[in-house]
Amino acid sequence: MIAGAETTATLIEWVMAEVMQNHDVMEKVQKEFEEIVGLNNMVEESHLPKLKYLDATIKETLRLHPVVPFLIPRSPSQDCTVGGYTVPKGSTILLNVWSIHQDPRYWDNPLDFKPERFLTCLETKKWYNGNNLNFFPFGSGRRLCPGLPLAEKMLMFISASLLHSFNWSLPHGEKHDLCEDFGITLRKKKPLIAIPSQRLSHMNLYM
Ligand code: HEM
Repeated sequence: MIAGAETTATLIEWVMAEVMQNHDVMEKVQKEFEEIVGLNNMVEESHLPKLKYLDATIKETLRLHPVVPFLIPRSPSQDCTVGGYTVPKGSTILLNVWSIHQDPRYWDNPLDFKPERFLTCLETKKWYNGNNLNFFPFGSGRRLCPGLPLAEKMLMFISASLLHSFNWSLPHGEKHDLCEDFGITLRKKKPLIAIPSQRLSHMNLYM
């Protein structure tokens, strides 16, 4: 359950929180929906490959909030040396993806939420294959997340449906709070409460 459901639900909560906090991103995401889907339509699977800015927004969310922040623990079967450090056989190794994703040696202004940084690379599939060791939210090597193809589809479909169908606001008097709670998964410390309002042109599209 943690592998498939909690990771996806947690990431969608982060996408919503980041997009609601960053008004410029919300505007760009919504403009893309207007062009590709239209306010007279619901999102369909055929729209997903065309939603490039939303795809970049999801990647940027996975960069800042990788929901499995330390991957699955590794343990070498024999003594080895990595980057000049001796790693004894049998030791437990946690890879801190969260920290690598915010490392200024690999990312410009790493704490800024900027989906544009993922728009420049045309080979979008390359980002998730685990060989790009400054961005690997689905892990790497033989333990790479086997749910990746399903997760990619679900993340796009669910976030697109939520963001295209509704405008979202915080409850009156609430402020954005993006504090993180570290565990096996990286959750929002304070769950997001967001209020939807109609965005599509006709009520009957929601039936
Ligand atoms: C936002 C969505 C998801 C993210 C970010 C994610 C991320 C990850 C990561 C980082 C790992 C560890 C990889 C490693 O240590 O190299 C993993 C493992 C795993 N994931 Fe996912 N995952 C997601 C969704 C899913 C879904 C939808 C499924 C199944 C339907 C799934 C099934 C699994 C399983 C079974 C493992 C364990 C694989 C093993 O032990 O070798 N995940 N996932």
